[in-house]
Amino acid sequence: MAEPIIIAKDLEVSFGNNTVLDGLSLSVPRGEILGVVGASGSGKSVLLRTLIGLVAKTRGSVSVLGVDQDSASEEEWQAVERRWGVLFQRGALFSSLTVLQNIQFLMRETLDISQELMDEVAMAKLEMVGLTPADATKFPSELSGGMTKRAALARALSIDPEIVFLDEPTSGLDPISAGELDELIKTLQKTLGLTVFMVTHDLESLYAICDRVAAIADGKIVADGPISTMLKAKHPWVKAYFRGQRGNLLAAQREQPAL
Ligand SMILES: Nc1ncnc2c1ncn2[C@@H]1O[C@H](COP(=O)(O)OP(=O)(O)OP(=O)(O)O)[C@@H](O)[C@H]1O
Repeated sequence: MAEPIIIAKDLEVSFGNNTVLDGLSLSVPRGEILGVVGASGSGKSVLLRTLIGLVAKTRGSVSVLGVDQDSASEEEWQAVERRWGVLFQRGALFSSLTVLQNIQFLMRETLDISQELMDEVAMAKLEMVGLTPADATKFPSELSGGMTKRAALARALSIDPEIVFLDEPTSGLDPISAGELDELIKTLQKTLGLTVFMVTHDLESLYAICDRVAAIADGKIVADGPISTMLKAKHPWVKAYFRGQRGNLLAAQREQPAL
């Protein structure tokens, strides 16, 4: 098994009296696509934000790419931050910048390269996510939902990360666009060797591209494994999610491919 590059141990995160994560432990090996599921408000986004240091934990430890959040110096943490990309659930793009400028935002901050080279690299990222050169000069308000997600993904990939953290990448997309985005994420994982930490509600995505799924309930991981493990899980929420009407339909489709 590949080395774990995201390790969370005994995490607790509280907001006042609201304890959202309560002794959560999880590790993600290099090259894996992990899908994180859970009921609305169960703490999926909080977990993502805690792993990347945007939310303070009240207990436990986080290590990413071998760097421990608590013992790392500011420089060490900044250096490790440059090795991941993030696609946030909301507010994915800066509205006053064009698509190309959005993609270049982090590059400008972290890479010491000429504008010409930056344009070239950003155009390559744009193409990688299936956008056209004509989209480069558009503003976020001129993009469809699917195009916005793709542009945000291009921005997350702008500085060649080893890990991408994706918060509901397919939410708000029609099933065809969602399927295309899933394929894109899978292709990027295969070709770039990316490790993908993906928060999702999308059962289709879990079936289509995730190597492993982790389910959060009661502040902890209550089931963890490939889809086959989730289908047998005993936890009531996990059972209802994977063995509800829609879950059963998908499970049946996968077991019996259409002729
Ligand atoms: N900055 C914050 N301050 C206070 N409470 C917060 C903050 N961020 C999140 N929470 C609370 O933490 C809980 C978990 O929120 P989170 O966004 O992680 O849920 P989620 O599982 O991602 O839900 P959804 O599927 O609806 O996006 C919620 O009760 C939310 O109100």
